[in-house]
Amino acid sequence: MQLTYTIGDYLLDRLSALGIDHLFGVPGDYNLQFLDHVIAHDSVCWVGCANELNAAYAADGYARVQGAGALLTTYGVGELSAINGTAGSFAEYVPVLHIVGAPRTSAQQRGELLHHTLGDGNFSHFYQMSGPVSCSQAQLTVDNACREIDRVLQEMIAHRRPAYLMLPADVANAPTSPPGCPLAVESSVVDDNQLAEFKEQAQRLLRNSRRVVLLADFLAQRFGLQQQLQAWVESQPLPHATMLMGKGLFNEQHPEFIGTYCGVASDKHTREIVESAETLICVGTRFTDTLTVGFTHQIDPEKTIELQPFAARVGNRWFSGLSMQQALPALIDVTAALASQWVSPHYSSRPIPKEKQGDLTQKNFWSTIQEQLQPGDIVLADQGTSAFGVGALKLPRDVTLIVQPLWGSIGFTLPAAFGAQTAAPDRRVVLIIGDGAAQLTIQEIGSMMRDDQRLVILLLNNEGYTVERAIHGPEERYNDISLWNWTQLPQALNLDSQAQCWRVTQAVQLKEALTRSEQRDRLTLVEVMLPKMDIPDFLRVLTQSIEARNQTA
Ligand SMILES: Cc1ncc(C[n+]2csc(CCOP(=O)(O)OP(=O)(O)O)c2C)c(N)n1
Ligand SMILES: O=C(O)C(=O)Cc1c[nH]c2ccccc12
Ligand SMILES: [Mg+2]
Repeated sequence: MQLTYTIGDYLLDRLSALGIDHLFGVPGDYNLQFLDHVIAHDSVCWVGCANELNAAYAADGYARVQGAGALLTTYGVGELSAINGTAGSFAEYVPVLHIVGAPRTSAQQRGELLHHTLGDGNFSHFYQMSGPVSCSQAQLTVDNACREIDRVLQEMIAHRRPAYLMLPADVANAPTSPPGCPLAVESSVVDDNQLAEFKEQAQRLLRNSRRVVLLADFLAQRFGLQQQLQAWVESQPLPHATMLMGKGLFNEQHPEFIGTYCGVASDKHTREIVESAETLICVGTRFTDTLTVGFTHQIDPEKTIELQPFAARVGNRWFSGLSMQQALPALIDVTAALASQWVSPHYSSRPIPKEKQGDLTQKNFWSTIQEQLQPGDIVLADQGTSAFGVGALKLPRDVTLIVQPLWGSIGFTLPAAFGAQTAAPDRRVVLIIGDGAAQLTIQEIGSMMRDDQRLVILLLNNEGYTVERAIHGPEERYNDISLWNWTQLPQALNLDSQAQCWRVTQAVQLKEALTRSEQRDRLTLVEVMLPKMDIPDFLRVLTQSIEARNQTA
């Protein structure tokens, strides 16, 4: 079927040029005609999901691997289900375009009483609801569509945050011409005076420092500085750490990688080296409650140089016009002449030590994971004991870790793993998720099998919401869940399921299952039986810290 070139095609061509070759979502009558153009498109591939929340999570997981992502939902009922996912993308700086198929322009203008509306003839309610979780929005019309699509995409990429397009059915289908030139995603203009002043101040602070430490986190990765940072720590002796949200940013096998900093829950050497630095260089860090286990970090602003996406700071002085991309090369330049006087702590982060085998516990679970992870794996850890345990790992080279510790929506990682595997079909994806969390988004295992994906899913069965038990009401019924027959699920979720499923109670069985899964000949689900009350050390420190704060504040 040869279709005329439409505004819908224009949008798809722009997405594809940004590296977005997959569109996640669920059809509805307000986006069906646009979907014909998606199906016909040369490079953008449709990826149907079981529901819109999962589609938003999948697009987020895809974007964390690919750089940007997109999802398509229908008006009202579809888009509102996706908002939790979009909010997570917004909080954690993941650029995902949300396209909403909307009623025809003429029907909106007449205020018709259409399905999926509140029945009041007002078509801006849901656009407004998406406002706080988008960095850019547009209601497309036949006249404004091409330039508004360009503006919204430019802002999404510049801010690394979600954007929203309301695409009425008739607008999607209106004829137009292909883009005349590539989308300009230019960086902002450099303020030479600020840059010079920043360099001078940074030099003054660094000149007298012998112990200089680099702490980089997720925003450095999101804003594309990963390779530059890695090259920097290769070129001079600079002890460096990440925090949980940006873990995976550095090559953790490097001798000067000192670990994952998380306030009082850090390894004691990591904490000591970071907190006693004479100058601490923070790149793309945000000191959130979870990452600092209740704000227990002790970092003196006077001694820090901080780079944020659109501002930099030396001591108490902010340079609000300097972007991270501008400030980092300047800082590297300043340090080149000074690095010879720096002293190294001669400390490398350590892998989780071997534990005794036998019945599975949080301890031997994580030490088995430590042993079995392979370079290049993509690992996802859901907000539960999974996310609280994963920070202690020393990652092999080129491992990508996906966690969502700021937004923290349980169930996120299962569809996100589907999205990540879609973006990187050749990498092994290892998903670590709790039984409680999995009950929210499990349907997407069906989509994984439909698309012949061969992930490894480690489903931690500890009979309910163990994180919540650790915080409050350990034996209360609200922390229990319906106990599912997990290993039977894959065959219910896809008719010709080829999945292999194991229930393991012994550390050695987990190890065998993981070794077997390296063949990647089918999807693997391992139900990992863990004690109901067992928690990683990080979570123990966190709950103690919350209790201490509750007593004082
Ligand atoms: C959408 C959402 N609802 C509720 C919570 C609160 N919550 C945080 S952790 C958790 C328990 C998760 O249980 P599970 O996935 O089984 O992990 P476990 O701690 O047992 O390993 C809950 C309910 C949340 N973070 N997100
Ligand atoms: O209980 C929740 O909803 C959680 O997500 C657990 C959690 C994550 N980070 C925290 C920081 C303080 C208290 C609870 C949590
Ligand atoms: Mg659980």
